Amino acid sequence: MLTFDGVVLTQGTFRLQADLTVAPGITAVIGPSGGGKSTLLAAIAGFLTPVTGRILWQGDDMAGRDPGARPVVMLFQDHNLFPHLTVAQNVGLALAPRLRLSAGQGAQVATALRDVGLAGMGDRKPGALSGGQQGRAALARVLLSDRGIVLLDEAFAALGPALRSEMLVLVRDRLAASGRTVLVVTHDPADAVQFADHVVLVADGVAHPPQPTAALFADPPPALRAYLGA
Ligand SMILES: Nc1ncnc2c1ncn2[C@@H]1O[C@H](COP(=O)(O)OP(=O)(O)OP(=O)(O)O)[C@@H](O)[C@H]1O
Repeated sequence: MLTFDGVVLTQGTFRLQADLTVAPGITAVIGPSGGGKSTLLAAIAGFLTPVTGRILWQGDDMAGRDPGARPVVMLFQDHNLFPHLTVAQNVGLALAPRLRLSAGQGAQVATALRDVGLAGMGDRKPGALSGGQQGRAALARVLLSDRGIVLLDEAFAALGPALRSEMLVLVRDRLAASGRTVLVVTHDPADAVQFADHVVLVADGVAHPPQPTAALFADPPPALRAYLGA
């Protein structure tokens, strides 16, 4: 379980409060632009230190742990790949940070690339892939990582609807199904309805506790109604 215990986060004059627990599975993070969704993820990843409160993973306070030492893997919309490494090397970083892959690990990389629709493209540099293909290569790396918390901050926004759905199916079947805690920032409520077990609404300075998706959208509270324009 991932728990925010009386957490207050600030960025300049912006202030966000969070008192909530996220269960394994897919949790969508939705809310208005500038509402604090990325701020919430940055705190989990360790890029932002809470002003007060604690962020706990499996009961342990993560305070003081550098981003690289946290059980977290994060995908942004851009800048997920090292440009000087091949696509296969980028994906292989999940298994061997020094890039000395065994034959078995090389095969795992090839399988992950095939799973995201990039079979045979492992020898290319990221610059020779489209934006959507780069996003898929980054997802292949996440599929091979063993970190318990996966943060996707509009990671698939560059993809068209069909490809985005395909990637979210992979996230659901390969990451959530194996018990990982996946937080997905999305601007599309349809993504939340289709893929998320729970939804965290971030609005008006508060990250609200996760609610089951179907129940939340069936009877939206005022802040969600305002966000949806309903
Ligand atoms: N480095 C910073 N210094 C000052 N204020 C910041 C900084 N980074 C973010 N903010 C402010 O914090 C607030 C929350 O930003 P955040 O990026 O978390 O929102 P968001 O919900 O992810 O937005 P979007 O959907 O537009 O990506 C915004 O008002 C933003 O202007």
